[in-house]
Amino acid sequence: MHQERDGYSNLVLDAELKKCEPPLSRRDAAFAAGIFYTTLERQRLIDCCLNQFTRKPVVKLDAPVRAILRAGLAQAKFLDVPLPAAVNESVKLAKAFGKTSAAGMVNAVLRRAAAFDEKTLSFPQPVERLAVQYSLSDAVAEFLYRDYGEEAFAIAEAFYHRGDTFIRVNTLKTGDAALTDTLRAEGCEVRPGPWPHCLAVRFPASPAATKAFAQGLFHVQGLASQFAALCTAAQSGQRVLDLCAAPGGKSLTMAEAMHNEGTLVSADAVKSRLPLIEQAFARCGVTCGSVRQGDASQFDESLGTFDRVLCDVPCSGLGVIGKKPDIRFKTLENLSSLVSLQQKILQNAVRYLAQNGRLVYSTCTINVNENEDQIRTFCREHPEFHVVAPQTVPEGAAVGEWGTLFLPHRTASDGFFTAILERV
Ligand SMILES: C[S@@+](CC[C@H](N)C(=O)[O-])C[C@H]1O[C@@H](n2cnc3c(N)ncnc32)[C@H](O)[C@@H]1O
Repeated sequence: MHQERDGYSNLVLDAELKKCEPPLSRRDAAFAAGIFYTTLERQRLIDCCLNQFTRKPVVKLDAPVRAILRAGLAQAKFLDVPLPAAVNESVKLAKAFGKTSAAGMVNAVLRRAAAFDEKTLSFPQPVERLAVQYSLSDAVAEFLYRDYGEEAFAIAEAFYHRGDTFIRVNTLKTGDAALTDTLRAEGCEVRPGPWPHCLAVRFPASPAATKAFAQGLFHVQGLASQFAALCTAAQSGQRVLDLCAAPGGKSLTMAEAMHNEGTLVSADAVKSRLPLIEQAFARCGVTCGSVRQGDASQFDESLGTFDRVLCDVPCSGLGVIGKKPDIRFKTLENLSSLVSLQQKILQNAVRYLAQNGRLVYSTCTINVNENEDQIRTFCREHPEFHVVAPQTVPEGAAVGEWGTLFLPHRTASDGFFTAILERV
């Protein structure tokens, strides 16, 4: 199975798994998902290895044969499946798809491609090596190499190392110790995270499958996202505005920090995403929050002023490639309009800020244009603002002149950027 159709990979995979008759066991479904994602995440390198031995480029082969070759090599090269097993299954699949005449080719190409050492490949430019070795689109590789040079290789490698799942304890309902016990009783491995109310958890299945999740005792939130929400230093009784709030993760963390007291307004431009926030609030018992549709780049006087304003803006997502494999293949052609929108949102956000308020800007990208450059532009136009250093910074995060940057190979988290702005 491989993604030959457009669409978000997780949705494509779910739809395909649902079609299986009889339904796959949990173990088989996990193995199928492993092949699917590995093929997707290593596609350029896989194709490059296969191309050394196919008569025409892999992209020009029949779709089923191409998918069988890619998935076969993914298993042999990256999933520890013994080569004979990967080859035999691939040959069987080719026959099952009516491609009997290609079975011999599949056999031969897979055996040779699996033995091929890609380190022997030479590339005219390092950025081309980066793109192929780490299966990134040319555009994504160019951005990473432009901003980080040789360090881009370590960043791209880190996207393959999925660390722990971090969760945020819902302090409106439970405490760190009690939730640790509850999750352990449900078969999870739990360790304390780097700061209070943060736990590192290994779940036996999906976190959402636990009773603790259904009871609203936690939400899943990466370290860098927790950090961004905590940078608002939202407190009980304050008025807090989350301008780009869906699906609501940072709103939840702020509502918990507010002890559910005060006013939290969680807005998002996309109507269909608002129920995600509403459901999160209902599940976690957040009553200080209200949800509304709103374009964060347009001023809405009726909202009034706020002590805290969070702009967790839409971005290129180059920091979360590890979690969202589709981002590897982005062309980034809409980047300049995204950058303009981000600046508009930031410039608009300041109009809601009370005199002594705090504005937080965050992205899940590591693209300098969407991060440091945006804050520099903002501060040039608003000299009454300065960047405030966060009180505590996790290991590996870099506090710079324009904000705090998480690079995945240094922080073992998503790539992320957060800037705290206050009036001088
Ligand atoms: C990075 S996500 C927010 C994640 C969220 N803060 C959380 O922690 O769960 C960015 C959000 O911005 C929303 N968005 C995009 N353009 C917007 C706009 N012009 N105004 C408000 N929200 C917008 C998207 O729908 C998306 O939900």
